[in-house]
Amino acid sequence: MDLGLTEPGEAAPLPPAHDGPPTDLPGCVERELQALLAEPAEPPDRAFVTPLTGESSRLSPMWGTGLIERPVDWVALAGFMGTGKSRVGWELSRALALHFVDTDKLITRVVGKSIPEVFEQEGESYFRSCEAEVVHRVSRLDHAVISLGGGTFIHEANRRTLLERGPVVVLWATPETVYQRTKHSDRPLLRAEDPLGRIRSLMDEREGVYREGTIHVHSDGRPSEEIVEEIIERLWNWSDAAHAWAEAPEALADRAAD
Ligand SMILES: Nc1ncnc2c1ncn2[C@@H]1O[C@H](COP(=O)(O)OP(=O)(O)OP(=O)(O)O)[C@@H](O)[C@H]1O
Ligand SMILES: O=C(O)C1=C[C@@H](O)[C@@H](O)[C@H](O)C1
Ligand SMILES: [Mg+2]
Repeated sequence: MDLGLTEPGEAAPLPPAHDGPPTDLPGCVERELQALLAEPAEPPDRAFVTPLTGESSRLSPMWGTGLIERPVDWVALAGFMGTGKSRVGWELSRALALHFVDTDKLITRVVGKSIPEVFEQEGESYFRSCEAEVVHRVSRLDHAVISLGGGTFIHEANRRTLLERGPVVVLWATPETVYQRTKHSDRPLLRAEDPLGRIRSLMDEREGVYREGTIHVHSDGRPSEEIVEEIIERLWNWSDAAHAWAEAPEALADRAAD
């Protein structure tokens, strides 16, 4: 019978990756983030990934040239559950040749448990503290698309940190679309007798806060590649406006000196 005992001189078996929530949360976030970035980027939902068409006016000049000209080198995606942050974020990161970090995925690696397990075994407030730590770290990352969890942007400190770092694109969908996209998956906050009703009330509660995002894009009834192309187009407009704004005092000073 194998009692799992080791012979003298033999290496002791490794402890399980996680014996409970990590005691050094920032250290663990840093380690898992570095490991994640070093791995080949994995689509969150393999079955649905489709190539971009490259028809967007701002995308086409660089399409197929091997040269990437980006509107931004950091962007976060926020919005309600099921609006497509993970899927669209991953596709956007491929289109812009940026790293991809999904904060929910990073948390599952840090805690060593699935999101439903974290909610059940550690509680929602523990999950939210992991989220805050992850936001703190990923907002200091360069060259990345960050897909947030559905509740990440709702918390004021996270929102402030993210909006100070760069543009936050909010994805929107109707409650019916969200229900169709989430009904076969386990989202702890949508475990209810009437999930559609729960989606409606939670969306109502959160809507005003999501409006604080930088750019807003609808995802109902649209293929993800079209959404990605709209996001890139809108990011170009946003970055052109931000540059014009930054140069405005200089231009005014030049004009005053003439
Ligand atoms: N534009 C789309 N058209 C059709 N299906 C989509 C679209 N965007 C996402 N989906 C699908 O809907 C499901 C939920 O999408 P996804 O996981 O990206 O949402 P999310 O916003 O990240 O949700 P959460 O906040 O719970 O993490 C996935 O199966 C995904 O493939
Ligand atoms: O909207 C939310 O609060 C959540 C969304 C998911 O992405 C997960 O972060 C978790 O299920 C909580
Ligand atoms: Mg997601």
